[in-house]
Amino acid sequence: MIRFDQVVKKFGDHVVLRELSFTVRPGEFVTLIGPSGSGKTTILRLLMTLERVNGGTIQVGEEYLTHMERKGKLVSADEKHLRKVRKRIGMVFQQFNLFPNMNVLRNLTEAPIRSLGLSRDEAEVRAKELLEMVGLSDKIDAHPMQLSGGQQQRVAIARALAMRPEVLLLDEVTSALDPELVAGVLGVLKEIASTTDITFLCVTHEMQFAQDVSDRVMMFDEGQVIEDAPPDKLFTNPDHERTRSFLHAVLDRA
Ligand SMILES: Nc1ncnc2c1ncn2[C@@H]1O[C@H](COP(=O)(O)OP(=O)(O)OP(=O)(O)O)[C@@H](O)[C@H]1O
Repeated sequence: MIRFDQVVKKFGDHVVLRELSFTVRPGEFVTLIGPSGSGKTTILRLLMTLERVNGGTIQVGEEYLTHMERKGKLVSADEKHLRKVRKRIGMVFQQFNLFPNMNVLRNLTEAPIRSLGLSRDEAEVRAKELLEMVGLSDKIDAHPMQLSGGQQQRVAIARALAMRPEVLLLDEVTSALDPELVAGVLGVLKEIASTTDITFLCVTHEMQFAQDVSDRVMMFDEGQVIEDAPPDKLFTNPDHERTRSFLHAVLDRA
């Protein structure tokens, strides 16, 4: 569903991704772990087309995100092509980024009406189903400011799902939350991962969550995936010393 092939990303002289290659299969939940500043968010930003590659290709499903076919040749993607592929991908951020001046219902219906062309009635039916799924049916008329961080993040998850993404990117979705609110958000994500066929690519420092929900965990360092294994293997018996020392450091901090 997602394929990075020899992707290079630089900021000035700083090479963040060094010919990075990996794949995520349809319906898989894959978690990226690795040291701060190693480029995990950059991978998600490339998929969101917030950044452009300096080399290599990215595919989402059967389509290239970075390129498009013209007269049998691959050429750089134009804005229209990027927008089309980008619609298949949703993202939930650390900061919930809800529209502050809209109530919860409108936060969920605005984009489906504008971008997917749904009628208001259709969008509202879908929004209500999603609010039930994230346990917030009673907050439909609330404004974001009236909700806890955990509730806002659950609205943000429902809002991403309202766009019917095939791929959902999660970037440190619990980092801005008080500890007692983390479990509720992670529980909702676990439920969605197990009941939908959405493909997930997740960046998190919540190792227990990564272990519970992931099909695979990729340890990322210095622009490369250095280890890629099911969570039981990676967390208990990693092959690489670098993975081992990273996990020790993270678990000592917890
Ligand atoms: N727009 C930018 N301009 C210049 N440098 C950038 C830009 N975005 C990211 N970087 C640099 O790229 C590197 C990778 O950043 P990135 O945010 O992807 O790391 P990360 O692994 O997600 O880190 P963290 O776990 O702390 O969020 C960092 O050194 C960062 O300073």
